[in-house]
Amino acid sequence: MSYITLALAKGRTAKSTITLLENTGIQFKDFHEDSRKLVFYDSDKTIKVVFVKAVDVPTYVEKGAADIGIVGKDNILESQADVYEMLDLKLGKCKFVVAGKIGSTLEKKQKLTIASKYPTIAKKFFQKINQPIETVKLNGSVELAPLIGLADYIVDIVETGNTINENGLTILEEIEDISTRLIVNKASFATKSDNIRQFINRLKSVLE
Ligand SMILES: Nc1ncnc2c1ncn2[C@@H]1O[C@H](COP(=O)(O)OP(=O)(O)OP(=O)(O)O)[C@@H](O)[C@H]1O
Ligand SMILES: O=P(O)(O)OC[C@H]1O[C@H](OP(=O)(O)OP(=O)(O)O)[C@H](O)[C@@H]1O
Repeated sequence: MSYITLALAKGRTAKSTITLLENTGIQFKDFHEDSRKLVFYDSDKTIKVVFVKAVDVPTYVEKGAADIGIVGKDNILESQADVYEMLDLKLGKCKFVVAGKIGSTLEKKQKLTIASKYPTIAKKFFQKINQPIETVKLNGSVELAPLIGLADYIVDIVETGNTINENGLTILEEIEDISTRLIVNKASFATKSDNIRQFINRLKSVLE
């Protein structure tokens, strides 16, 4: 029997995604939260799951190494991958914002320096408001950048607001809402249409 390969983002949304899949009746007896196994199948062998870093999920799907992927909208937008986005799983909800030091405003100048894990998103946002920027790509602790003079502002994710609050920053502009999405490889959507549609419909039925 043929299976579909699902690239699943490791990290904070992995457990809730597996739970959501199990709610559709798919069983993952081989999945354990503390396991280091990167490949496993559901009990019916209809889905092969490959666990990859969230930022890599769009690449796996675009290149066809996986037929489908489950990953945050942040990584889909940043990668600009040529894939179909089919479903909002309503997990991992947060938003993209521009933040700066408390008391500051989003001031325009000849060139702003923006620190972010998401330089493409940052460039697109500032292009829209006609503000030239230089980006500093960071891989974490982005909130530090304005505090130590590495950047004027940051573009980052906010959920509870705790990280920006505890670091003396404030939201200056909201860019976009983020949540976990299901993406599909364009060729697979044609060649494995029945399996993929069936999988999507199962997910839809538990999301309603
Ligand atoms: N604070 C947050 N609250 C809710 N969802 C978040 C938050 N931060 C990130 N997310 C969402 O969860 C996804 C996975 O986040 P996670 O922190 O595990 O990945 P990551 O930033 O790639 O981690 P790392 O680089 O540390 O491995 C993100 O791509 C985003 O969609
Ligand atoms: O609004 P909050 O609920 O505080 O969440 C926002 C924080 O979560 C993410 O960071 P993450 O935990 O992935 O840490 P890192 O980017 O520093 O690795 C994001 O980059 C923010 O720093």
